[in-house]
Amino acid sequence: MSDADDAIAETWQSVLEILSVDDRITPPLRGFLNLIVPKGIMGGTFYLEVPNEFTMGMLNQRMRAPILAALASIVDGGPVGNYAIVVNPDIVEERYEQTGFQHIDPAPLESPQPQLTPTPTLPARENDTRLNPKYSFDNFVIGQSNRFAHAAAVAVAEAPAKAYNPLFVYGDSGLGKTHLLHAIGHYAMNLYAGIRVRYVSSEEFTNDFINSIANNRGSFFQSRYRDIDILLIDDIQFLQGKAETQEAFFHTFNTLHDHNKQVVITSDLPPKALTGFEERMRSRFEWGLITDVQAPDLETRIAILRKKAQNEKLHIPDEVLEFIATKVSSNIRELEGTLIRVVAFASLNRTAVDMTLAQTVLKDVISLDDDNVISPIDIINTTADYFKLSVDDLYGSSRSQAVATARQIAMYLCRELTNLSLPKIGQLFGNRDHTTVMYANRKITDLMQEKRSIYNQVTELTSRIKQNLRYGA
Ligand SMILES: Nc1ncnc2c1ncn2[C@@H]1O[C@H](COP(=O)(O)OP(=O)(O)OP(=O)(O)O)[C@@H](O)[C@H]1O
Repeated sequence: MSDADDAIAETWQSVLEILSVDDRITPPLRGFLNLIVPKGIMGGTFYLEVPNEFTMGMLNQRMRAPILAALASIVDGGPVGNYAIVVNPDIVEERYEQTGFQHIDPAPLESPQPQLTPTPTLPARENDTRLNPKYSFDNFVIGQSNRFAHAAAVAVAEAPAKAYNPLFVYGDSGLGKTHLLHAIGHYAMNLYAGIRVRYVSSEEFTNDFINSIANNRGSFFQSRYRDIDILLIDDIQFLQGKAETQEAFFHTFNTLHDHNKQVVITSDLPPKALTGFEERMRSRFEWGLITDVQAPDLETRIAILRKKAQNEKLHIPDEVLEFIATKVSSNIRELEGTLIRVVAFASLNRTAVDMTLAQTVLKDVISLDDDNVISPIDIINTTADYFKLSVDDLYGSSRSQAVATARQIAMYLCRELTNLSLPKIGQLFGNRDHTTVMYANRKITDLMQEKRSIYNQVTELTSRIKQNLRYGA
């Protein structure tokens, strides 16, 4: 390092010291300061580099005044009037020299990510993370509704535990929270060889905890959740009211945080609105950055459908995508489900997808306004009635083919038409595991494309449920 470099680093250090006692910089913002690399001072301007645009935005929008004030008070030879920020993704590497991770050349977000398909040398590791290859940043469409959450997720993946910790993402069901969690995992693994990532639903976390007590395997539980670099935990609201599991999570969180490991949490509500959580837990959720995902606007919905069609190699005219996007507005899962229905109908009839076909399929899709929220009880009652079964049959454990299929259809519709998470739906159907709901979802999606009878049943039921709601049946 030259003398000039030393002087720049020293000056920046003094700026940081001043900022460290500036109340305007809240703890969540503080993390961004660690991401800055000072590069030089020229003509009264301090040149700084940051690894991504998100950090640049945060510095300019939220910390500009304090940084300028600190610079003005510190630099010899007259105040430095300004600072300039340049985005340089390569500095991720510089900042990670001291960490245990080995940095891999960052793959551009738009390019295929090599580790999404496990290579022969890495199968165990990829399996262990529980990441779904379909949920990558590549496949995530950015719009007004999720821009901030996406940028925060990218920043966390690029600099785990450096920017803000935890990252807390909340929002209604089906708006991309799980997708973002997985994408963080994939991208971080793509950037840092050897990084240990674990995705877990809160329900799995609970089960692992209970099993560890039942089987006296506390050390297994600890190493599973503490010997990692990034913990991605989905649907934290599911820990509501579970005092002992919360306690286990509290210790897991503290250990990871103390050791500079990243935690990312999703929830259906912001920390303040989460009931059934101890205050110390909620306040920890607020230590880092809190961001929400909202329902996408029309353009984003069209872009999501286009991306989905591209990925699945489906040839669907733009006007059809636009038509679907206009009809289904509040839940991306339902949006995708509607696209699948249109494609299934075309394939059952061996015909191409066009506007006439889409109109036929969607004629019964009634768009509901915000006040009309479908409850799982509406779905279960209507489904039982439709199949001439009792509600207890759907909740119960009968494995007869007819009852099992009806139950799977009811689960599928709960997933598609309500805001409930997989664990909540499982709980509702006689305390079943969330993987049973996932299986039901996949099974019905597939069956709809193979069997006209199932397709018709799902379609008729959907419109019946919506009609009942609308006309108060
Ligand atoms: N911005 C997006 N671009 C592309 N696909 C998206 C986007 N947002 C959501 N999706 C897709 O919508 C579906 C539902 O998203 P996801 O499961 O992530 O929702 P969620 O918010 O986690 O819901 P829940 O709270 O019910 O678990 C997924 O198939 C996901 O890939």
